[in-house]
Amino acid sequence: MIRRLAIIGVGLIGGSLARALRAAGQVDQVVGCGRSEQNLQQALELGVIDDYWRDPADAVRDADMVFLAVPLGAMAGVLESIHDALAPEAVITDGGSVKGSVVADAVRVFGRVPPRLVPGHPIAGTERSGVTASFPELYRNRRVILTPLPETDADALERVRAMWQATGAQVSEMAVAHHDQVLAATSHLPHMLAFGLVDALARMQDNDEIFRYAAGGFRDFTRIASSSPVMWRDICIANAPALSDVLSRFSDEMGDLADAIRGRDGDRLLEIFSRAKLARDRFIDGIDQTATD
Ligand SMILES: NC(=O)C1=CN([C@@H]2O[C@H](COP(=O)(O)OP(=O)(O)OC[C@H]3O[C@@H](n4cnc5c(N)ncnc54)[C@H](O)[C@@H]3O)[C@@H](O)[C@H]2O)C=CC1
Ligand SMILES: O=C(O)C(=O)Cc1ccc(O)cc1
Repeated sequence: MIRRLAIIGVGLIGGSLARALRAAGQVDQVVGCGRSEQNLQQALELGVIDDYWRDPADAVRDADMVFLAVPLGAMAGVLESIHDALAPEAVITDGGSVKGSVVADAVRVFGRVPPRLVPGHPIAGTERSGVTASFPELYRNRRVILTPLPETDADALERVRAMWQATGAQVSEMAVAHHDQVLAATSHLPHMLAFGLVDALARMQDNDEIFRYAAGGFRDFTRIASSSPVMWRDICIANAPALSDVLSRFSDEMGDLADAIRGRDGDRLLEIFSRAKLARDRFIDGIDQTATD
């Protein structure tokens, strides 16, 4: 049970956590903090938060759980603001899409790994932003990865695990660097492909006509290109080494495909598409299995 939850950044991720914990009866009081007064007012009106502050230091005072849900580029500034205002027993966790940068920011601000910081990442979201996009079921049956460090306090880790379990999420643990490599491949790279594809088409002449004749597959594939540009700029910068690595492997794959197409190499194309279909069918079966477990 959380007595006072401070959410810094009451958008899709922070707002959905507050709604889920309220629905589960696991939190007494939720206070918010953010840069947009209009978004905070909406959060208040929607009943997502009970009160808000404009200064993160005021929001975290007397909180026993602090959740950071701002774009990655804003994490360091928020950590600096809250450093002197945190209660000694307060647990800090976050929902940032990259973990190495959050840990590095915290070490810079606190001078060491803060024992009551539990870095985390819900592998759940949508292309929409702001508190109006948040909903209480976002995390149900979805994965949340926690990346505790050797210095992480066991009690803080258990409290954060229990918080996410109360939202219906399946919690697992990973090392920080491994998390950033895996997510570069499974989440950050697909977003680059969607942004890159839509941008390439948008820059072609007669792009109105191209978009007019796009079919359902184009809509499915490019949904995530409607995601927040600021959030994705920050993810790319925070995970630059791992993301550059998978991007360059992906361009080699595109090069192979282009060679096979130019050479009318049907066998090679069948080999690539069949391997991909098998891998995707297995992935979908795995998701369906998880949903029925
Ligand atoms: N959108 C998604 O699907 C997912 C996002 N994430 C991560 O969660 C975090 C939040 O993302 P969303 O909730 O989608 O974004 P959002 O744009 O919906 O919400 C972010 C909120 O942070 C506030 N904010 C920005 N800078 C601030 C600052 N300096 N101080 C205080 N508040 C500030 C904004 O006003 C906004 O209300 C990001 O770090 C992102 O990488 C993680 C999983 C999924
Ligand atoms: O909208 C989608 O399908 C996403 O993939 C959302 C998402 C965005 C960023 C993350 O770190 C995790 C999930």
